[in-house]
Amino acid sequence: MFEDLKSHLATVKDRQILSLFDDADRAETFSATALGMLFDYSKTNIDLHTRDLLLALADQRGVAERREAMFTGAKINETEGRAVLHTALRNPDGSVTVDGEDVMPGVRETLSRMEAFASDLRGGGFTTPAGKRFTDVINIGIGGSDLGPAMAVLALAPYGDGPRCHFVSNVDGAHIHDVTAALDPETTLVIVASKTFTTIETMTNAKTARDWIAAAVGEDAAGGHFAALSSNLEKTADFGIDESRVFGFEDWVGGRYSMWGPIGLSLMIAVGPDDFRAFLAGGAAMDDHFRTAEGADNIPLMLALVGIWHNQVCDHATRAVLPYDQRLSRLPAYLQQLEMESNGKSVSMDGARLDYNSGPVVWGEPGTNGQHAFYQLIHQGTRVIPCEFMVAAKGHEPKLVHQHQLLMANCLAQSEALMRGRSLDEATGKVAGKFEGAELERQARHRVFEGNRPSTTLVYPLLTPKMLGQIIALYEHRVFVEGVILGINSFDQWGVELGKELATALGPIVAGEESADGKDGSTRQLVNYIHRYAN
Ligand SMILES: O=P(O)(O)OC[C@H]1O[C@H](O)[C@H](O)[C@@H](O)[C@@H]1O
Repeated sequence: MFEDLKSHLATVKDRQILSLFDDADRAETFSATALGMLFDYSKTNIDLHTRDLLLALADQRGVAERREAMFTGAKINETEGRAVLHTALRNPDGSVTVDGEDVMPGVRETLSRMEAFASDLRGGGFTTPAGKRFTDVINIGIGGSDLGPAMAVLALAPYGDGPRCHFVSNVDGAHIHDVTAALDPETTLVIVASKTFTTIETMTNAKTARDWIAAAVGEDAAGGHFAALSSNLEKTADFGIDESRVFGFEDWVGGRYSMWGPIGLSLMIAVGPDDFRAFLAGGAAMDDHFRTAEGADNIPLMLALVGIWHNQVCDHATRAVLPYDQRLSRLPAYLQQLEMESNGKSVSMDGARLDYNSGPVVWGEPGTNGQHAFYQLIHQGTRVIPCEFMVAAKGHEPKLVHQHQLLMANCLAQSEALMRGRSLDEATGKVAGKFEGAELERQARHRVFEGNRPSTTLVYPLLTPKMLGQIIALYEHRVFVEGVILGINSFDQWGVELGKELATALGPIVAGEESADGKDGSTRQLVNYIHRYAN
């Protein structure tokens, strides 16, 4: 499928990215701007012919048709027979039908209920059964029911003016222990967030939280401290959560795409309904851009095509997401689920084995922290890691403008350094006074940067709720386009099932209730070790 691009790569792979800037218009030509954002992919080895080939690939793979199918409610999640309509959640005034039924009245009603609840809670109208004001909220969920709101509550901390929001995800008892240790159960609301309401981690933590609340306020009052976010209303009722505090959603919202609806309740509580609406509006604006912008003007399309170029054509196995924004420190984790759970597949939609690589490994940390840790490998390691930088032109701290300037200078310096590198001559010049002869050359070689390493940079004015919505929707659509080009189903996640099944079987073995006989030698050895030291 990538033959044309691979042959093209063979003809351009040895050239220097820096030399492409002999074209004075390169930066502008290889950038896209929309909605106040600038996406600059000029520091890559992409030229006009590369881009034409990539755009032709997107056409040939039917990205535009598939995109319309998604937005209009077709069941593009073909292995689960579901529509994919997280976009409907952020466009409450829109209109979409699934199986002949308009889904929007339900979306609008749930959003209004969430808003009424969040406003009441924030305003002190909704109190504990004992009449106390809720000071803290714990969202108990995992994966798509945790990463989105946890990332966004931190990202939008400057807008936080509601109860404090905390997140518990891990089944490791240390997580809920440490979070609850710092809180007062008498003034804490627990939101149990689980699309299926069967996820073992979440249900286990929810029971622990219920015991913690009940021990402080009594069994009868405990229920008044709980709300639920789920598409399984039977199970939320079984758990005993009053339906007035249950916010449901449909199966056409995938877990890792769900923060735009009820799963975003903790974010709405933290920043308020108006800012949550602004977040939705940002997502909707990006949807509109994605649906209407042509070819190279389309930012999600170009972000995806740069990804395809680096991963499938150039064979770079990973990509680093490097936000120069401390408040986006959970963004790489969020994107790991979004990208790797969506596009980490080995078969195409029709079940045939792929004969090319699926999605890349995605990883990252905020800058500048990463610079003092793993950037060494990015600059001098033998493997090329395409980097995706992002930074706001302005910070939220007017008194610390000089720090923001330093942050931005570092961000720009890294992409420049990756491209430019440092030659042996330059490195020799750096140490010429200190060494001589063979030792001079040896020392200089350690200081050479090959350079010619690709990166993209996304810049935006300020990380507002609307801008965060734009960024998240941008990445969602990037994943969508890459998935369509790869011919896979980006909306299922069968790859998480086997481990869950084996964990269920191993539970009684680890607890010493069943024998490990029949397990492989390594598993038996590990179980033996655990039994020796657990008690
Ligand atoms: O929201 P839940 O049903 O509890 O699911 C939570 C998470 O666990 C699953 O195993 C999936 O891998 C994720 O896509 C999902 O977001």
